[in-house]
Amino acid sequence: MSNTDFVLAIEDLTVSFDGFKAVDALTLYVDKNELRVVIGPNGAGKTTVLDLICGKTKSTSGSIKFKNKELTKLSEHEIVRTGVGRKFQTPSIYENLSVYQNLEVSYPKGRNVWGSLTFKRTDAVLEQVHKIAKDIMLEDHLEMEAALLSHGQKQWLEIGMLLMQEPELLMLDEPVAGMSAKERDQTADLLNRICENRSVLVIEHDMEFVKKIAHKVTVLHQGKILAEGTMEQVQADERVIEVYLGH
Ligand SMILES: Nc1ncnc2c1ncn2[C@@H]1O[C@H](COP(=O)(O)OP(=O)(O)OP(=O)(O)O)[C@@H](O)[C@H]1O
Repeated sequence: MSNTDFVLAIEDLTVSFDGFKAVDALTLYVDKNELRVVIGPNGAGKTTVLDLICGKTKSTSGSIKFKNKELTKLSEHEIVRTGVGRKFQTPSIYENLSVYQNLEVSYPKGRNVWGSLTFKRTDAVLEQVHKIAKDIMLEDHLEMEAALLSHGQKQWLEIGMLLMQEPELLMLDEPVAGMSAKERDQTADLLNRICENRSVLVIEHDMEFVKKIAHKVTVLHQGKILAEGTMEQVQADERVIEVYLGH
């Protein structure tokens, strides 16, 4: 199969920080509509991989192709415009705005001449906000001030803000950290829904959650891939048990 069939094709990617290779000749392919989870011990390089994809960190060598477009030479903004969305661990919602307004301001600027803060409430925006609010289970909270949402709901709102841009690749760093068991289950359902029309890349430590969402799991260790496959395959892998799961 040709590598051009993948949404995301990372090849031979390396980043050195003062000679220390946090990511070391990494090759990883993600399919269309795939939900991939990256696991591994602390310091394995998981967050650094997301930083490299979204352009926050520049690679030392290697290639990251998204829909066959090379990302390593692009700025963070240009990468967002190609259709890559990234959620960081701490939510960056507007606490004093309503759920509705948070979603509304996230509607892509390029689609309206007035820019995101001053555009008229077009039907398209309204429709998109309601669709996303339903996806993130906040359709009954549209008028609520974001500050009043639970921790889990704030995380969903931020996912919703990213979805407003309709990214073809969505990256999430530990999305269920600090969530209740019920919220974790609801987040699993949410991610299973949203990967129906995009690819999703998740970093996660909670194995029960990983089991519920992962199509495939990549295990990173010291900047390299230790194992890759279904959850069952990596769970049964002796090396994975030794460096990660057995702890
Ligand atoms: N900008 C940087 N400068 C120097 N070293 C860095 C930088 N970013 C990351 N590192 C180092 O690279 C290694 C990988 O870090 P990274 O945060 O990617 O690991 P991780 O797998 O996400 O770990 P965790 O599960 O703890 O979040 C660590 O040893 C870290 O200290």
